[in-house]
Amino acid sequence: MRKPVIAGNWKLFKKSAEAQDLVTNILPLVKETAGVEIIIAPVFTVLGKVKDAIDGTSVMLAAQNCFWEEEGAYTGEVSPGMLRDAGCSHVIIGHSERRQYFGETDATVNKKITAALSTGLTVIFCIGETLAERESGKTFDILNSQIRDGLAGIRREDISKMIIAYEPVWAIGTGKTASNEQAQEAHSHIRAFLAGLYDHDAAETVRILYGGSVKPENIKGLMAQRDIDGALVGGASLNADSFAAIANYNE
Ligand SMILES: O=C[C@H](O)COP(=O)(O)O
Repeated sequence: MRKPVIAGNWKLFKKSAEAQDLVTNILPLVKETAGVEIIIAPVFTVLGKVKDAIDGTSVMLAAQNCFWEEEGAYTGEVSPGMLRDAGCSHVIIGHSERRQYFGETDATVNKKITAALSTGLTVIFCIGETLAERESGKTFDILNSQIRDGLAGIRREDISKMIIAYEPVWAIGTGKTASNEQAQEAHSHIRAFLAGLYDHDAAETVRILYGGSVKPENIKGLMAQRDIDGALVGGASLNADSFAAIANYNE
């Protein structure tokens, strides 16, 4: 039985006072008994503040990115060990916005995943096709190569410590959600591909989240799909009521 995960990716929003407000408003609204893991991913500068606010609750903290070296002359970077030190249990790696605007490739994503896993962080590994790739029938090929290259050298025992987020780029921040069937088709393909890379049991253990315009109105339908184990929520995670409504989808 895979435990559902609802993760809020705050992207480049929320300075300290706003972040504190948002997290303190979310906490009383999310039902900790609902059997859902809740993760919040704020910007680096407010990790400490959010960590203090969630202390003593079951809500977990994620960073939105990390570097692959632990320390050194790498101005502007933050290492996995530093994220652990700041209280993170999770890190998002390979988000399409990082691939699109910051030149991340499957090779750099792979280095980050390897480094993050070695410090004990749980990786939320993002994959997904663009609209042009979907329209030219390449969705599965793109997912396969992102998974194969992103996970190169990652051992079977580490796979269960990872979460995969399928985020079709055309659905991110556009208000256009993949239909339940489109999302399920991609998730089921991802799981089958993982079974081929590792084995059936490993693939059945991995949680695969859907991301892309998830809202309180569409979460139930998505979560009813066999291979959808949760959501990586952007815009709707910036408001306490909508994030809590998504987190409490099964209430
Ligand atoms: O990481 C979250 C995704 O990019 C989804 O963002 P969105 O919910 O604003 O479409």
